[in-house]
Amino acid sequence: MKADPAITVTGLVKRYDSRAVVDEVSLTVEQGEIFAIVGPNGAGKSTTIETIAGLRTPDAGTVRVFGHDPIGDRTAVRGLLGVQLQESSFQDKLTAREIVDTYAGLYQDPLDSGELLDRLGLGPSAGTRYAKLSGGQQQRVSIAVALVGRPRVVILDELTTGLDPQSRRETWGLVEDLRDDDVTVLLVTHFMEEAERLADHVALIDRGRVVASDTPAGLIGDAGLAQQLRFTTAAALDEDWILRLPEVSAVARDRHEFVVTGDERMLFSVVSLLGAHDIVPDRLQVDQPTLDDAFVAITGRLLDTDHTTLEAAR
Ligand SMILES: Nc1ncnc2c1ncn2[C@@H]1O[C@H](COP(=O)(O)OP(=O)(O)OP(=O)(O)O)[C@@H](O)[C@H]1O
Repeated sequence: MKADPAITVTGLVKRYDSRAVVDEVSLTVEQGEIFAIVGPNGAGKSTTIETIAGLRTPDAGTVRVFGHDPIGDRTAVRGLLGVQLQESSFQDKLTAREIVDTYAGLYQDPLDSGELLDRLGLGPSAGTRYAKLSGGQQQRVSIAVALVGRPRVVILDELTTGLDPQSRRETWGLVEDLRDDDVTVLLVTHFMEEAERLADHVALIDRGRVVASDTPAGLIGDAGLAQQLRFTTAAALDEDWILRLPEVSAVARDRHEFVVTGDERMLFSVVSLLGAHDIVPDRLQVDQPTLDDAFVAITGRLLDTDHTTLEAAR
């Protein structure tokens, strides 16, 4: 039997000055998955997760965290949910260890702060004041704070914004470790690469609404984007042979370089064709569409349908 979802959001509406910044959002985050919410600036991502965390009151709709209402059942939800909010800031003069200890004091059975800091690679910096930590270390302190209460679900908002590529990759490793420990992760990001790499499920939010929701592969597949295959060969090869393949929609040629566009079955048929003519291509490369491409395609389609602007998606 399938486990109950970790988080369900149904018809959530949040208004500011009568403007709905979250407009009938529904989401289901299954236990043990990494669920990413992506979308342009101002789309309503932070408002959605802050409402899930019980920090904002919905104007309509329901939010449940393991069946509990974050506002009506605050104590139960606090024990189940860890939250790292965008631009968390802590007292500059406190050390990493003191900050985590302070939050540990809020829980009945917290993790050992020293062990947690060690696990997050902060052992050597445990005695360093927050203000003296690097950006990546400060982010890890905020993760430690989110994890110290042994949450079953953790919300991470723009976790890797401002980190250098190496710290970002290390942080991705930490998020994957959480999933390996059966912690459900709801993350907000505007890095498509991050969502594609980490998430089991992605919801794309735009102007307060969920406009697409699926696995990264499902979103890319549904966007109907073509693949490209590039190769070079000095052999006698007529591009019409390739163009006749039903999987191929276009062939561009620049002397010895061929760029073939087609659907996902194109690679096999083109390579088979080359093999049948005893042609071994040089520098064969497949360009797969990415989640970023899918995002642009999906939001572009929305643009086509209602003629409104979507600056951040461009
Ligand atoms: N307390 C508030 N009062 C009035 N408007 C607000 C408030 N908080 C957020 N908003 C507005 O609601 C909209 C959604 O904001 P939100 O922070 O949820 O978006 P976001 O998708 O998280 O954006 P970003 O990626 O820039 O953080 C924005 O237009 C924002 O200006």
